[in-house]
Amino acid sequence: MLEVRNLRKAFGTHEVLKDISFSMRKGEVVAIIGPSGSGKSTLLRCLNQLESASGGTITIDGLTIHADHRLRRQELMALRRKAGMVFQSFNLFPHMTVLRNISLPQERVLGRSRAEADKRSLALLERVGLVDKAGQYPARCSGGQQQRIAIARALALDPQVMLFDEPTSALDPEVGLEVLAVMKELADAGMTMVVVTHEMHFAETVSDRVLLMADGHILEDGPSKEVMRNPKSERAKRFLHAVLNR
Ligand SMILES: Nc1ncnc2c1ncn2[C@@H]1O[C@H](COP(=O)(O)OP(=O)(O)OP(=O)(O)O)[C@@H](O)[C@H]1O
Repeated sequence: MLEVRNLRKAFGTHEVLKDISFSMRKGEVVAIIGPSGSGKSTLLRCLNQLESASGGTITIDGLTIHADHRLRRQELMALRRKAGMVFQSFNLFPHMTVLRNISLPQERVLGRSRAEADKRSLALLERVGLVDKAGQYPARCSGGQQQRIAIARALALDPQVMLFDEPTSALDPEVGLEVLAVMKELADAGMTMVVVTHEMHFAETVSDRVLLMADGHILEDGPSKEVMRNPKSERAKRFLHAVLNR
């Protein structure tokens, strides 16, 4: 369902991703962890082409992107439909109600009628426990609620894979738990997910697999508990020791 081959990314002379390869099955939940600056967010941003790679290929649900070919607008739109993205900073439109935030992309991207889009939006708001917020503006919602709305908005385009870029980093721990609970439900429902996270508990208990990155490389790639408890490389051991106090 998702395959990354020999992906490289440089900003000027700074090589941030160095020959990254991995693949994922449909329904798999992969957490990407690692020290700050190791390239986790850049990898995720390459997956939906917010950053263009310097080398390698990415295939998502049958659509292959080659680093040396610029995507046409139509291909980019197709890719963005396949890969829903949730950011650290929610990115909701402040001047639109919660319902409009979720309905408008469906009308623009999928050509749904307003009635159809609103029906789907309300069902998704129900799913993330926020149907009572439909008529409110985002500023009236807490950070955790805004992030759950952002998840509903991404789901509204029926993505094949959901990409999460540190979705709880901007939230108080307690509120972050609400968001993680919604993500766990999604995972349990079979959604394919890639989650860049500093939440080690989520990585260990919810994801099927952990990729541990350092300095632009994948150092460890395996079942979550195995990587978290028995990392092979010294660098991974040091990182996990520091973040888990084990
Ligand atoms: N647009 C950019 N221009 C130049 N350098 C960048 C850009 N984006 C990221 N970098 C650099 O790439 C490296 C990897 O950044 P990235 O955000 O991918 O790391 P990360 O592992 O997600 O870190 P964190 O956990 O702190 O978010 C860092 O050295 C960063 O400064």
